[in-house]
Formats: sequence, C-alpha cells, structure tokens
Amino acid sequence: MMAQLQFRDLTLGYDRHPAVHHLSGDVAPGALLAVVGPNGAGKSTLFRGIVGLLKPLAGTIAGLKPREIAYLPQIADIDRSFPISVFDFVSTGLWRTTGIFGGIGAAARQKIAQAIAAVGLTGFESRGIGTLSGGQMQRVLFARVLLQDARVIVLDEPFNAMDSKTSADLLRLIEHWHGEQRTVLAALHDMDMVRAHFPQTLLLAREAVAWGPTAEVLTADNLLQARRMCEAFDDTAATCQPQQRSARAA
Ligand SMILES: Nc1ncnc2c1ncn2[C@@H]1O[C@H](COP(=O)(O)OP(=O)(O)OP(=O)(O)O)[C@@H](O)[C@H]1O
Repeated sequence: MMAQLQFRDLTLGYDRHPAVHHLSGDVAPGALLAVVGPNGAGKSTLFRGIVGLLKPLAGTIAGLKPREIAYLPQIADIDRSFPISVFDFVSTGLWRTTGIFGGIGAAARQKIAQAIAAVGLTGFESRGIGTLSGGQMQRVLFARVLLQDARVIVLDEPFNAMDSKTSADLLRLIEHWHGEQRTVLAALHDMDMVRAHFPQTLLLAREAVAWGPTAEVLTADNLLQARRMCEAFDDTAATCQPQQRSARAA
C-alpha cells in the first residue's frame, strides 16, 4: 500500500541551521506512530514540516498535502489572548471545506456541536478560549481536529499537563481514529503510554535513532543513545552541503 507520508533524506531547520537531519522513512496508511525523543530532538520541527509550516532545507516530504492533514499544535503555540469563543475556534476545523469566509449552515453547526460534545465540553460553546483551563483548551484542540475529518492526524504533545481522566478520554479518541484506519502521529514523552498504546515508534534525536515496532525501538540502549546524540548536537551547525553529504554516505 502507498505510504501516506514519505521522508527522503529530509532536513528541516531554522535560518539554515538543521533541527531534523537526514530523516528517511515511510508512514503507512492507518499507522499509529509515536514520535519520541529528548527535549529539542526535533519532534515539533518534524510536525511543522509535515503540515507545511516549515519548508525542507534539503530532501523531501511526499504524500498527502498539508491541507489534507489535521494538526494539533503544542498548546503553548496557541495565542489564547485572541478573543474567540470555543464554538468559533472549533469551527475553524471546517475551513478546509467552507473556506475562511464561508458561511456556517445548520448542518455545519450541528457537526461543531457534536465535536464539542465528543470532547465533553457541551455548555462551553460561548466561553472565550482565554478563560479555559489547560486541559479544557486541549479538549477544544481535539474537537477542532475531530471536525477536520482528515486521513492523517498530527498531534504535538497532546497530553501535556493533563489530568488522568482527560488523558484517558482523549486517548480513547485517538484509538477510535486508529480504528477508523486514520493515520495518527503523536509526539509524546510518556514512555509507559507509548508502550501501552502505540504500536510503532520513531525515536528522534535530530536524526532517527530507531523507527519500527515500539518494543524494538524503546530499548534502554536506544534511549541512552538518543540522549547522548541530542546533547552532542551542534545547534549552530550549518546545513550540510551536497558534497559533504555524499562524503558521509561513502
Ligand atoms: N522557531 C525556532 N527558531 C529557531 N530554532 C528553533 C525554533 N523552534 C525550534 N528551534 C530549535 O530546533 C531544535 C528542535 O526543537 P523542537 O521544538 O523541534 O524539539 P522537540 O523535540 O519538539 O522538543 P520538546 O520535547 O522540548 O518540545 C531545538 O534546538 C530548538 O531550539
């Protein structure tokens, strides 16, 4: 089956400084893939590349177009001072079908209400997003993803600072998406959760340390190697020139 996402010698970064380096691999349709690694390993950077917020410095990402992918950014990346209600924020999940200035009809309103209900926030529709707790805001982000109805879903630390009830509720939603054969990628730090619920794992430390079945990836050796590689990585290094790359591969 055709891969849903294909990375080929992908380098992503900022101001010509690589943050994800020479990543190659395929994400199969229906995969439930955890992306793990120490702080600064490049997980968010990879996700920004997948959803088109960052252009590759080198290499390629092929497969679905960014607008076909639903993205849950890290909660810290959301400007919650923006005066928008829960209902209106969740409704932006329909932009792909309605356009930014498209009207919202009765059927769409019902879908939005259903998405808000599915994450347990009925009654919060007219609240400003700035008045929500962190866990409530995370549920709002999930409702927006739900509404996008995308084949590929990319979740950046979806369980950050969340109580166990909220985590369990949202994990059920992810498992439901997996049951519907959607492809889900999630950046996570909780290795017990990854081992229990995510069949595939990519361990990242600027480069891929290991990628495959979770039990084979999350070994003590691989985790130690990932930590060492992140600590040793030179944040100020420039992107490799093509001739340097082929010399490395030789
Ligand atoms: N907007 C940016 N401008 C410059 N450098 C950035 C930017 N965003 C991230 N970086 C750098 O890119 C590297 C990878 O960061 P990234 O946020 O992708 O890591 P991460 O694995 O998601 O980390 P964490 O687990 O802490 O969220 C880090 O060295 C970081 O400082």
